[in-house]
Amino acid sequence: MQAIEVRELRKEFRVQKSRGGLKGAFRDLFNREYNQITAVKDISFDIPQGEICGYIGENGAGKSTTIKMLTGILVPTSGHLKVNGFVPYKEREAFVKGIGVVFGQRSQLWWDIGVIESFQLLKKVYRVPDNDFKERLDELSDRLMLGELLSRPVRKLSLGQRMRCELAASLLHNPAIVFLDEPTIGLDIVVKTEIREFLKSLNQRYGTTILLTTHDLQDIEALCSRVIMLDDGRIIYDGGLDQLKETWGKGKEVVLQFTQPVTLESLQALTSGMDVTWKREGELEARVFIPYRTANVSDVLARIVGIVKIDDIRILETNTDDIVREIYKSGSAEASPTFGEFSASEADSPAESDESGTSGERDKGAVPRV
Ligand SMILES: Nc1ncnc2c1ncn2[C@@H]1O[C@H](COP(=O)(O)OP(=O)(O)OP(=O)(O)O)[C@@H](O)[C@H]1O
Repeated sequence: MQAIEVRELRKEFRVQKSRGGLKGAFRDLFNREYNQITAVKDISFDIPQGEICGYIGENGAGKSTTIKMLTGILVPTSGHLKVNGFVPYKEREAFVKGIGVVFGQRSQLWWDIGVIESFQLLKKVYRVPDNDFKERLDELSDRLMLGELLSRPVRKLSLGQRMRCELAASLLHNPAIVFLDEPTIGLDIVVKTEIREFLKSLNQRYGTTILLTTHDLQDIEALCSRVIMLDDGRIIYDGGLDQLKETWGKGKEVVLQFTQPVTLESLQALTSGMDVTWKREGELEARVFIPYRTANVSDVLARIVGIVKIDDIRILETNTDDIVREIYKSGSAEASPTFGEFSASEADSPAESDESGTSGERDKGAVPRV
């Protein structure tokens, strides 16, 4: 069974138009006009049990709307979805026992009471047996270092401390699937790292499925084997992080430090026939740009090592931020991307106009599931 199954999922919102000025406001009272916003446009994907999947996209791409449908908060306009075997908005009570949710920007804890009291309330909501609760709480307190935070009211916690408590709260009932919407937002690097380590071990120990939305690409690098990328309500990429880098990244750069001066010509001669570009960085240093797909680092090094004496090597990879920027650019542009698996015909499928009148969007069939 898939942990999450989504087919042709769509969500439209009707938003009242407001005409400016007093006269406009008066007219609005009697003759309301509405705009339709399609936040999620017929998306489909499956997430198998035990996967950590990153769900990313620019502001307004439709990530939170998807998570809200997957957690039963919003009812889809059309399409099908199953999470943990349930239709989330129909079978609420049974459904929520199997999922955990953290919205980084909103708290599920009661502001004025001690953290432990919030946990006790959640125990009742989820009907967690006493023994299970104690065991779980001990484990979570230990791994998230909650200790004396448990007795403090939530309003007295720092953001990082609160987030550790939020995570514990979402896991007290041992859910099989966890939805995390920006769990590291606003946190410092130390707390971010702690939270990433915790999520990784949670997934490894219990096989917990995690769907994670984030703007922090380090979260994705640290945790996710797969990335689903949204642009304007449509999926523009669904595949592995490595393939994402390979398909959209430009390549790798290797910085070489030599023990004695080497000429650019000799380096070029050593790698002749390879589609690589050399640049001198000083007498004893040079860098070589190796595009993905045309050559790989070990082949290039094999030609050099042994002939030229090397003191140090550094390999620089295309930053994921740059890759994502590239994809967004092509995802919203009319021009077809000509990268990797994306064939021109797929990427240039006829634009489907939506209700909000936007045109020129990529057809949903053009998702490169690498
Ligand atoms: N309740 C609502 N009523 C009307 N429009 C909405 C509603 N919720 C979301 N939208 C619109 O739907 C689109 C998608 O919003 P959504 O919050 O899902 O994006 P997001 O990818 O989560 O963005 P962010 O990264 O900023 O959180 C946006 O245009 C937003 O304005």
